Amino acid sequence: MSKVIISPLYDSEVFKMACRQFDQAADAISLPEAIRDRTKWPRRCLAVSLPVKMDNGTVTIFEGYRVQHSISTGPSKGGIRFHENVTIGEVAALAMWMSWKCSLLGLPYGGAKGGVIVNPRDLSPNELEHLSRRYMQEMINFVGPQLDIPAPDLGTNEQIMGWMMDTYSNHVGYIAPAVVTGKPLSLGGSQGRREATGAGVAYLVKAYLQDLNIPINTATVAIQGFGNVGSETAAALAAYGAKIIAISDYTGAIHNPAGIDIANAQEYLRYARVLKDFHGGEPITNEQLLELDCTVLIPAALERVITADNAPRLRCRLLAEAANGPTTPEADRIIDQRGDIELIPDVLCNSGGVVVSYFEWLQNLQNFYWSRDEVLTKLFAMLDRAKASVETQRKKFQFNRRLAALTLGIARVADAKQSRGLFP
Ligand SMILES: NC(=O)C1=CN([C@@H]2O[C@H](COP(=O)(O)OP(=O)(O)OC[C@H]3O[C@@H](n4cnc5c(N)ncnc54)[C@H](OP(=O)(O)O)[C@@H]3O)[C@@H](O)[C@H]2O)C=CC1
Ligand SMILES: O=C(O)CCC(=O)C(=O)O
Repeated sequence: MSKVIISPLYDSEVFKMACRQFDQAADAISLPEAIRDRTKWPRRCLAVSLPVKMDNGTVTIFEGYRVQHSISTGPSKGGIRFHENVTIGEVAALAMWMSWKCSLLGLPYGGAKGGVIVNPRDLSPNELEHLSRRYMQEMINFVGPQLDIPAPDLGTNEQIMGWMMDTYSNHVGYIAPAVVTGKPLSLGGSQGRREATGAGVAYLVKAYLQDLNIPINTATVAIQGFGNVGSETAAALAAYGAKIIAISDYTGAIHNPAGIDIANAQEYLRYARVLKDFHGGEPITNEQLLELDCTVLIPAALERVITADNAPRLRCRLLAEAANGPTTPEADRIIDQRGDIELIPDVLCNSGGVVVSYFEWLQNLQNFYWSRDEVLTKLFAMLDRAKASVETQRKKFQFNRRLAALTLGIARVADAKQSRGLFP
């Protein structure tokens, strides 16, 4: 039996949650002890200090991380988060989920994630650029097109990926677009990447509503988080004919049972930057949004928002996890016992982003670019395959949908590790 020494580094609720999910899945497929530990623990992590000269001439030191959870099946892949509550444990949990997600979708990647403790709203554009470039500078020896390929996540965007790609390219001496994905189109970004995560969430919601015999034009939808993922999900679902009755950002939520004009909300956000004071409906809290009577509830912001406390009061038919890790294991148990809510687990639900990142990487390596239609057609085909595999696994073993998705993802990573062998 292998001996595991758990680093206190990772000691956080969200990392414990990812470990509990892993343990349940590993038990369900009787994963042998020795391979279990190798599969579970992050391969390596890097913590860096990032000195940034602020506009007022002072220097602020930010703290950043990159955790590479698995590199057994290919270079590691995953976004970079800029948020004031980032911890290394959270980044490690997110990296672990990336491993299972890439594996479930059959992508030739391991999982990684990065983070910086910062509220990007507090920085000027100049300060944000310096921080982004400094982060990449510190990562130069640890990332690369065949090593680890970052992408956007919460608090980061195309522009930040552009700066990071430029910093890496200047270092190696030639343009290296495949080092990051989610870049601007002019720097080798892929058609469809900006909307990919939301488009994928909406596509899967439509498919699961169809399985439930609920016409999409009768569905009402509440979405927590109106950033890249939340707003693109809302726009795609509205285009399918669903009624979006609530949206939110960190300043609060807006509820309108008659339906919110999503294009209007997106336009409002472009100049106001926050939804507060948007006149598309009545203001409510983020907590109230989660308990609204709706067909589809979509958490698209942070982890651990659906808990043992509010799970008994959810009033949705479908819970689509656009965010990573929005549902705690205690809430999962309650939802299972209730039996009236279908759940699309995060590793499947939000996988559209990394799938199109994979397409972007392929296009960069080949220097041959695809149309938006080609990208979306290929994306939806991959989501169909992943959904079908999850449903087969669920029925075969009588698992809930999270367990089905996680066991598929974990088993493939463990199998690859076993096949590569264990060197002394
Ligand atoms: N970007 C991607 O391609 C992918 C992202 N994800 C996951 O999707 C989720 C959202 O990411 P993304 O859309 O990229 O991030 P963004 O930064 O673009 O948007 C995040 C949204 O969540 C809101 N938010 C932040 N804190 C809170 C809070 N406490 N309560 C309610 N809303 C809050 C933000 O509000 P405000 O703008 O006012 O701060 C913003 O509307 C994350 O869990 C991420 O890991 C998953 C797969 C891919
Ligand atoms: O696009 C990517 O590479 C990763 C996206 C991501 O961070 C995620 O799926 O959580």
